[in-house]
Amino acid sequence: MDPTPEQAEAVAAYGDGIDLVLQAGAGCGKSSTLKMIARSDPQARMVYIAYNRSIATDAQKSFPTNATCATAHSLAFHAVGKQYAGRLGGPRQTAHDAAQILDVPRLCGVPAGVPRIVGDLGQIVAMPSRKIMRTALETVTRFCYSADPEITAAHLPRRPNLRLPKTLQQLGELVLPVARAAWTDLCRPDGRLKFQHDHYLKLWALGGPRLAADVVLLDEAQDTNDVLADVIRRQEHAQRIVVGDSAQQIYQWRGANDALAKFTADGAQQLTLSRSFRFGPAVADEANRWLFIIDAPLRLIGHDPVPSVVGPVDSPDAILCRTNAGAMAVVMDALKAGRKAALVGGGGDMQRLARAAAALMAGRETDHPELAGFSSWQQVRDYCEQEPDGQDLRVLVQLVDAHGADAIIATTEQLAGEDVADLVVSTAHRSKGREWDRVRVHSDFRAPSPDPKTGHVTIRREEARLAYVAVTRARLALDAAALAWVSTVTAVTG
Ligand SMILES: Nc1ncnc2c1ncn2[C@@H]1O[C@H](COP(=O)(O)OP(=O)(O)OP(=O)(O)O)[C@@H](O)[C@H]1O
Repeated sequence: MDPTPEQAEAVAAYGDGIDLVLQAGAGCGKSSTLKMIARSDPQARMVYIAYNRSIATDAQKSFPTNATCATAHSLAFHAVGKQYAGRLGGPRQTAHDAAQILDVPRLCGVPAGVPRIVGDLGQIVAMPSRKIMRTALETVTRFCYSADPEITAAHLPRRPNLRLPKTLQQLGELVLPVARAAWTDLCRPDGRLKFQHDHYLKLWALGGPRLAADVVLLDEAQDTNDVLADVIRRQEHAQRIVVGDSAQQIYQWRGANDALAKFTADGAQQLTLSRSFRFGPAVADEANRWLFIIDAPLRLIGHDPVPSVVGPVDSPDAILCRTNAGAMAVVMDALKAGRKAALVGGGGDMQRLARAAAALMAGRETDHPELAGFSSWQQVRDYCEQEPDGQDLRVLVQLVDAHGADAIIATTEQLAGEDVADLVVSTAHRSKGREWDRVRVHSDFRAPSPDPKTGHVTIRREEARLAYVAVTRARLALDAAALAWVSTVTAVTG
């Protein structure tokens, strides 16, 4: 394969020995380029850090032997995590079990009765031990994703109805002592709480590891947790090549950050790969409308030999949705029409949400992160009506109110595997890194409303990036009618 001029430039820049940031558009041959770099210098010891295990395993087969391909977790496991191997893979532990192990009422200083806090909208939200424990464990996870040395209020999760400073203050008083006690337990090889892979990753990072490599390649760097970005930043003995597509950053809400931007700010040289081998010019044009909106440093050039079309797609291979609830509604319609539908990532997320909704409807508390900020289903409904940021929850409320939680749970049990499905349904988030021949974007990518005073149509940057991810999953045919409102957008925030 002859390198494109951009790929040749990247290999040459590597040869100059400087840190590089490679902005690679969707399907633009970034893996091929990294292999070209690795082959160009067989004496250099390289570590390629992949986003997940299957990518690392595939890469190890196709990269030259001077490159070790691994996930950050596998590097951390070999260095630190194996001491905790006995604690990994133990039996399931509910938040209730964990709360008993730590004696949550004692830690919170509320030994009798159920503590209550006042939610963002002034509603009283009960905080039983199980809910406090689950929130504390999420706090620990967010701490593990950060580059911070200790747990603070900054690591409290931001959840619907539990976002405002005055709410977080009350939440922190209950949750932070428990989160700190949980972390103390997790640091001990003989602790009792359920030990997870992110815990040894953090312990590894806190130890200041030095990677035995001349070159460190970080992939999918647009969504890197600070814990890993900081480890890579500290590998000053190595040449660092950070690769990804800033326009595909979609996990900021989960605490990930764009390491490409960080390394560019630190002075690394930025190069781009803009020729997409995945799709032809018609899809590239559609993608470029979003790249323009978010002011990205690159515009895609479609691959002429791929005859992509943009227009109505009657029988798509994949339907990509904005929300879990939107994806569920599509699956329900498909099953009713007698089709075999698969849901990328399975039905677990939706099943848990539906069970949490059913609990609230039955007057019980739930510790599900999305709904833990409420003590009744009516509170959720009120929140969606009053809170402009409640749009994702609104789709869930509509789905549950229209079909009932039981029907949703039953549907998740009828899902087909992707290998036998005649339709794949995915959220745009879960479609990351995937591609299909014929793709339709679902109508739950809603048009933002114009500002009544200025007439400006403003979209959040992360929403625009998600739309970009969705349209760039298509190879041959793209139905993006649900995003026709792109031409009305006049401003971007965030
Ligand atoms: N210079 C080239 N000439 C011809 N084909 C190329 C070239 N570079 C990459 N390709 C082809 O483009 C396709 C995508 O390449 P690759 O898998 O490297 O892309 P990627 O950017 O890593 O993909 P993704 O967007 O899924 O992360 C592959 O089929 C690869 O063989």
